[in-house]
Amino acid sequence: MPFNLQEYRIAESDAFYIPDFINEAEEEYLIRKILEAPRQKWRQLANRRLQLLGGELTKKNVLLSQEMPAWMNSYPDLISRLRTTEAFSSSPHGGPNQVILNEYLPGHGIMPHEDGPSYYPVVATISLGSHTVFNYYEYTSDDATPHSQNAPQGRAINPTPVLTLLLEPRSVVITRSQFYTTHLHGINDTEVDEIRPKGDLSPPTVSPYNAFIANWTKLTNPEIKQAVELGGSLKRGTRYSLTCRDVERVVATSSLIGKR
Ligand SMILES: O=C(O)CCC(=O)C(=O)O
Ligand SMILES: [Fe+2]
Repeated sequence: MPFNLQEYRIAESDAFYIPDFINEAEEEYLIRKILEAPRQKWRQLANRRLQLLGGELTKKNVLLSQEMPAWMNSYPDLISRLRTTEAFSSSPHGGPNQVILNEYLPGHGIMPHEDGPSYYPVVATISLGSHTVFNYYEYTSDDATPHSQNAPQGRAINPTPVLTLLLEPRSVVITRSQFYTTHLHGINDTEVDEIRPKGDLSPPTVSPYNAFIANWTKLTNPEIKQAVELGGSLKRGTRYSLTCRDVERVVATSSLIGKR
């Protein structure tokens, strides 16, 4: 049966949530492979560490392409699986060619940001190991020009998220088009997510963590579903995210050898 991305759409947005995109055995295998990478592959940032898979971007937004690890494109071949969702059907290469792998320990997050102009406006993020709560934000000013800068320097952000999603382990979330280009995204640096019951639509008063989960009908994990439907606390574990993107301009690293 052909894949129907529309079934996974969240409200009227260009955000899509697909639970159980990979199975538990695959998840375990992927985490093992991720942790087998030599220490030099990791870049340590203040609040997380990351690996660049598929190559690095130059200052001019060109991908210096490098081979993906086998676990991305042979088994379990997440690249082909993402292609079947058709989320990338109008992107330059029809599928992702660069993946940023992030590792978050409980209490780690990522500040609201835009991913910048190097990428075609679609991103698919696979979560492994733990859930997280993912927020989308808007600029407060009217002059929100898409892709104006990577870091929202000097521009005011409305601190109340416009959309909050609960990302279960083994799920993928896809955002694209205008939704991707005009919103910022971020994760709070908390160890425990306090979830409001789904019936409670009043504006968050306790803290920005205490958000309404927009994808609650699509959740499959019993413990997470219960916390979201009745309200409750969810303790975070170590989470790996594979953020898969299509970089428009690519040069093969091998073609540069001998030209230096
Ligand atoms: O870990 C995530 O889910 C988001 C990561 C992210 O936004 C990024 O790598 O640009
Ligand atoms: Fe991002």
